[in-house]
Amino acid sequence: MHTHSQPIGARLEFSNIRQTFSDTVSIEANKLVIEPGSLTVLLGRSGCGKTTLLNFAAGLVFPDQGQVRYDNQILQSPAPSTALIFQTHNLFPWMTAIENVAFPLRNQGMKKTAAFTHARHYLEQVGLTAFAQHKPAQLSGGMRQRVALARTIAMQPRLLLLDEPFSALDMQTRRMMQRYLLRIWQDSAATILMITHDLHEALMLADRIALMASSPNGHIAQILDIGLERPRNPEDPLFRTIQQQLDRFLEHETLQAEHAPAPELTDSQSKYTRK
Ligand SMILES: Nc1ncnc2c1ncn2[C@@H]1O[C@H](COP(=O)(O)OP(=O)(O)OP(=O)(O)O)[C@@H](O)[C@H]1O
Repeated sequence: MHTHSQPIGARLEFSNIRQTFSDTVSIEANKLVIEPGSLTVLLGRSGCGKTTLLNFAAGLVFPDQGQVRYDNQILQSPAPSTALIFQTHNLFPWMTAIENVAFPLRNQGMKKTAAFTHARHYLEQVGLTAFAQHKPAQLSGGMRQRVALARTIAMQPRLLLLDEPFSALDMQTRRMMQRYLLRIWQDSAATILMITHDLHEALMLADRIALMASSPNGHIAQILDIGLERPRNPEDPLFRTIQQQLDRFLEHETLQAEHAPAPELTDSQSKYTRK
């Protein structure tokens, strides 16, 4: 059932961002373009500025210098048609799953019957039809995140910003959430920008991985185009090779974080496409 028209993903562009938090902490993001409808993962060691960049993308915070463009418009207020999902779900505990999903639709002026019809559809997309009448406390952590995902997707955002959305979940649940996310992304054509610390997750999901350095913080050191076909197979030698490269980058970043200069990378952009 597709009762709305299909939303089209937004385009994002960060250029020459500079944000100073204190004498010792500042973020300098050179250039990053997020293509419409792409799924980009931001990877970098803890504290390198990923969440800050996501906040800029949402138009919740504005950098001291530089710009974020949303569809070529410089962001000066909260980004239109944008949704954020964090590690915690923020569901209303007194509402059932379906009421949680319907609530923002009702808030937008949708009539009650229509809102509940939509909510039911999106709950079905995350496999929760049988749990529509359950309250968050009666659901598992993974189910709650699925309700949150359904609630977000029901709003048909053009841009979805995800800050480690699955990190509180066990591995099996995580894998399942990744499949739901991929399905939702493919159905909705939304642009997704996601932070994760899980290299396996990054490789299962991303069509691009932006590696963020920590000297200076925020610097996009490398962009990897992941051309592996879907569904991805972690046993694939190419999958493993990229995973090892990512692992080395993060290890280097972590070791060098305090004092050393940025890692020397030969290519600013690499393509991993099977020919
Ligand atoms: N509002 C703020 N005031 C002061 N310092 C801040 C503020 N926001 C972020 N920082 C600092 O900027 C740096 C980058 O923070 P940010 O949360 O963006 O990193 P991150 O890569 O998302 O980290 P993590 O992976 O641990 O969530 C950190 O050193 C952080 O302490």
